[in-house]
Amino acid sequence: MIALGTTNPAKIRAVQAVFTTTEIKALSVSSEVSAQPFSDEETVEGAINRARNAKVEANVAIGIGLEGGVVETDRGLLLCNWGALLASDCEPIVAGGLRIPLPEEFVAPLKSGRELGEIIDEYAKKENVRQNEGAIGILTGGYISREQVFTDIVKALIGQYKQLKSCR
Ligand SMILES: O=P(O)(O)OP(=O)(O)OP(=O)(O)OC[C@H]1O[C@@H](n2cnc3c(O)ncnc32)[C@H](O)[C@@H]1O
Ligand SMILES: [Mg+2]
Repeated sequence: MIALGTTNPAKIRAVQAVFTTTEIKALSVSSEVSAQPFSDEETVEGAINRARNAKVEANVAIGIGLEGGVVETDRGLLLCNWGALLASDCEPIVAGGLRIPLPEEFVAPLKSGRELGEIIDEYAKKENVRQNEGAIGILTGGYISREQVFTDIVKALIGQYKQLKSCR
């Protein structure tokens, strides 16, 4: 069994797509960062904290954390996604997903403290985009979904883990 630090269905589906024969215990845990992370560093830290908190709470050998955020760049604000895998006695393994620019009109509400999940729902005139196609699904017209982004991240996590000869 592996532990996953979220109950978001889009993230659960991504892990199920990779761990097809493993039981996944999905737990709502703290990311210990802002609800809306605002840098790669804060987002990856949220993913690592979720992985650790889920692993400890479920008392299993492997915990996974997946976290979305935004990052300020010279090309404007980008959507970012990070994942972390924590295995006993190993350093955290991390992987980042593809990133795309967010519309200019998202910058002010995000900077005033609103979460991307709310902003994208208003933009798309939909509910719960964050648990379905995600902002990436809306902004790419359905070419790629939040689940697919996290599926690639989870593959990169387990792939790196399996390359390890040993930990510590
Ligand atoms: O239940 P959890 O696991 O917390 O799932 P979440 O949808 O809140 O996702 P995150 O906490 O990882 O993301 C941080 C914030 O960024 C938003 N966000 C990130 N990526 C998104 C996406 O692709 N679509 C919609 N919202 C997204 C999300 O709604 C949160 O407000
Ligand atoms: Mg959240």
